Amino acid sequence: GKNGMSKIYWGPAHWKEVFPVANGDRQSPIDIKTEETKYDPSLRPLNPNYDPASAKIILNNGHSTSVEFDDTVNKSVLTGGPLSGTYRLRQIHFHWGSNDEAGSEHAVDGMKYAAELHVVHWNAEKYSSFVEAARQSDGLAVMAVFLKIGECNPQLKKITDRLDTIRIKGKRALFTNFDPSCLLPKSLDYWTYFGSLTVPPLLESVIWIVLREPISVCSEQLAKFRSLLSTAEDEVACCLLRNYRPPQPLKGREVRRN
Ligand SMILES: NS(=O)(=O)c1c(F)cccc1F
Ligand SMILES: [Zn+2]
Repeated sequence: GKNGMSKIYWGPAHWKEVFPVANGDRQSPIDIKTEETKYDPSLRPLNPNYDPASAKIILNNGHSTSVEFDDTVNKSVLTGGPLSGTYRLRQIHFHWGSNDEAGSEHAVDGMKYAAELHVVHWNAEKYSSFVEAARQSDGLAVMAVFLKIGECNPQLKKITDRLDTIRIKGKRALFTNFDPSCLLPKSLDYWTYFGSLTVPPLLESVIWIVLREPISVCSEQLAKFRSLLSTAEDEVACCLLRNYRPPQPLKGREVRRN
């Protein structure tokens, strides 16, 4: 509130007050108008190459749940697609809503999916750390995968079955021997555009690669994400019911497809 007494969650509508780039020219997510996307023959096939041994921990950071990977060497990388060079896998995380009708960050012709997986990589060929890369226009590459309500997803079960051990903000648990390729759809066809982080500080450093084919998730699995807490041990418990940013203005950007 105005008196600043209550620690209330400042939603996406307020982020511009602290991070003016929220009104920038390459903000994410966006609503992808499929009729306006442009086929680009120079786009190559995506080539994810992940080592399951790179997976380290699963974490509740209060805003989402993430699986963090060892990014000190080029063991798990993404090449190809729109990318020039090698992008190193850093973490994966999810966005979801308070009900199954919305939850994805990107939309397709105005339609939102139930949730969205982000596979975050940084340009280890040109920059020496994720933090440095996150400040560069070609620093990050995030692969987005839509989660569509349907059959329970046996691969996603490896993650949702662990969420009850990291319910409280800040909790982490060992999580290894996991190759995030198991969460990718059959087809790696994609749309790509230049955008930003979808969470503060909203840095305009992301080459977005949005896969066109969704993977499935069932309501029971989504409910487990919503049972995560956005609050720490010593706070009044508050569920992480939704954590998606709404679509942002395209501002003349082109969305290409392979
Ligand atoms: N949502 S997002 O993919 O832009 C994103 C990142 F790229 C990096 C860290 C957190 C995060 F949320
Ligand atoms: Zn994200």
